[in-house]
Amino acid sequence: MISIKPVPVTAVAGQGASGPAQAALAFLKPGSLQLTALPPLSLYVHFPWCVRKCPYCDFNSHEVKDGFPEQEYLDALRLDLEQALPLIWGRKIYSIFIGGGTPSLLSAAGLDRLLSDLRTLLPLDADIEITMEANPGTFEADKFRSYRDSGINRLSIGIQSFNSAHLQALGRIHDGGQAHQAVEIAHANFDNFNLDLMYALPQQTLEQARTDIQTAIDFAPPHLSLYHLTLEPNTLFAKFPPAVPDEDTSADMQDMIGELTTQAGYGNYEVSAYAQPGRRARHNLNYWQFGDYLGIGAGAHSKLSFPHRIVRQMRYKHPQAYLQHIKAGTHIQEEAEIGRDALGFEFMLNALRLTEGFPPNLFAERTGLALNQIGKQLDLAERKGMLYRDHALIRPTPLGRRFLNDLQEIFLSG
Ligand SMILES: C[S@@+](CC[C@H](N)C(=O)[O-])C[C@H]1O[C@@H](n2cnc3c(N)ncnc32)[C@H](O)[C@@H]1O
Ligand SMILES: C[S@@+](CC[C@H](N)C(=O)[O-])C[C@H]1O[C@@H](n2cnc3c(N)ncnc32)[C@H](O)[C@@H]1O
Ligand code: SF4
Repeated sequence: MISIKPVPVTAVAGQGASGPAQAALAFLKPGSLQLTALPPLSLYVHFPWCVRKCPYCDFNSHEVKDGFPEQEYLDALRLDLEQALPLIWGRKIYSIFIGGGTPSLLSAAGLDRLLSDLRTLLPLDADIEITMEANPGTFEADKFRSYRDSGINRLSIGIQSFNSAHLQALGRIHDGGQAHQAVEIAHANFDNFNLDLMYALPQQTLEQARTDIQTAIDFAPPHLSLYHLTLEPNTLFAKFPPAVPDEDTSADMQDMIGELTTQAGYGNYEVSAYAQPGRRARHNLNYWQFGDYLGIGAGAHSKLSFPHRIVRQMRYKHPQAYLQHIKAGTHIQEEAEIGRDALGFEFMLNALRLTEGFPPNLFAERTGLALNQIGKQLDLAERKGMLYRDHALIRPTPLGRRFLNDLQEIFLSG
């Protein structure tokens, strides 16, 4: 935990009368909240290109087509970070996540440059976790080794499935053999890595899902993210829905996942996250515990706390728009303070995803509000049997976890 120290205003002002420096000064003015300490601060770096757009994916990713402007984008990221520095002055970076899109399309030299820019500009925590997402089919063993040598210490591989027919139905560029190979290379080079898999895939049977999950477990990855495939609006799958397993089958898949992961010693610490002891994802945990994050790159989101307010930002999503705006310093498309009414809900939306819940004092620490601000909703959730609460913790009950959306909705009416 970082306690609030007076921000060196002269240093901020010394940045010149640029937008971000002025914003930093404005954010420091008295406001309606009183935070006693600032939360851990993570950095997210977005890479917005993929070889091909997957038909189920609603993340900010764009087909590369004729390649992507690597140097221009790396220049933009550096400029973006330099301009954001006044907002995070004096704070150490607790974790870094390089996500996408497909950041493993970056050349080894490009990634090395990015990491050395980050190290030059930011004070990093001694135990920092630096994750990078990688897609099977976009890397070779050599590139992996150089990512590690550049400072990446956690790899998150988008396996999705080991079954070639399902991978094809998902529009992926890799097959089952490449999925196996990717995990083997990761295993040989990284002590810490995560596998992303999805289940309830088009035409998938319970047995096929079991084989996929068991295959993943057999590699003994320190961390697994197992996502139920969702048909997101604005995707090809929403327009032309594939035949996916019915609700009963996907509930059976969920139960099977619970059994296999428990037997193998994984803790299901968040809805979709499973970790071996001591291997929870620092970066994601910080999001769920309503920590701070600065997001740089196209479409990246930030949530930043100041002594009297909490602010969200979003950068322009389309890579071209982002690149055009960055030089003028107008790359932030949306910026807003989170109002007192929304804060309680936003905290609970994240924290209720955690199986073990949270200590009651974390609410006040992260939102600057008293817990009785959401007292009525806590009572209602408890009466409905969806929430457990004692002096040491607040957590969802098994019923609350099963109907998480309904539980979260209770806190919407603040
Ligand atoms: C934004 S992707 C980036 C990782 C990488 N590009 C990849 O796809 O391999 C992060 C993860 O989100 C999950 N994901 C994406 N779309 C999803 C959807 N519609 N339903 C469930 N999970 C999804 C996938 O498991 C994916 O690995
Ligand atoms: C769905 S999660 C998958 C994480 C992975 N399962 C793990 O444990 O490392 C990661 C994705 O969320 C999105 N994401 C995360 N943080 C973000 C931020 N601050 N701004 C924009 N997108 C973000 C990115 O698309 C990223 O690829
Ligand atoms: S590779 Fe990953 S980020 Fe890219 S379109 Fe597919 S799921 Fe989305």
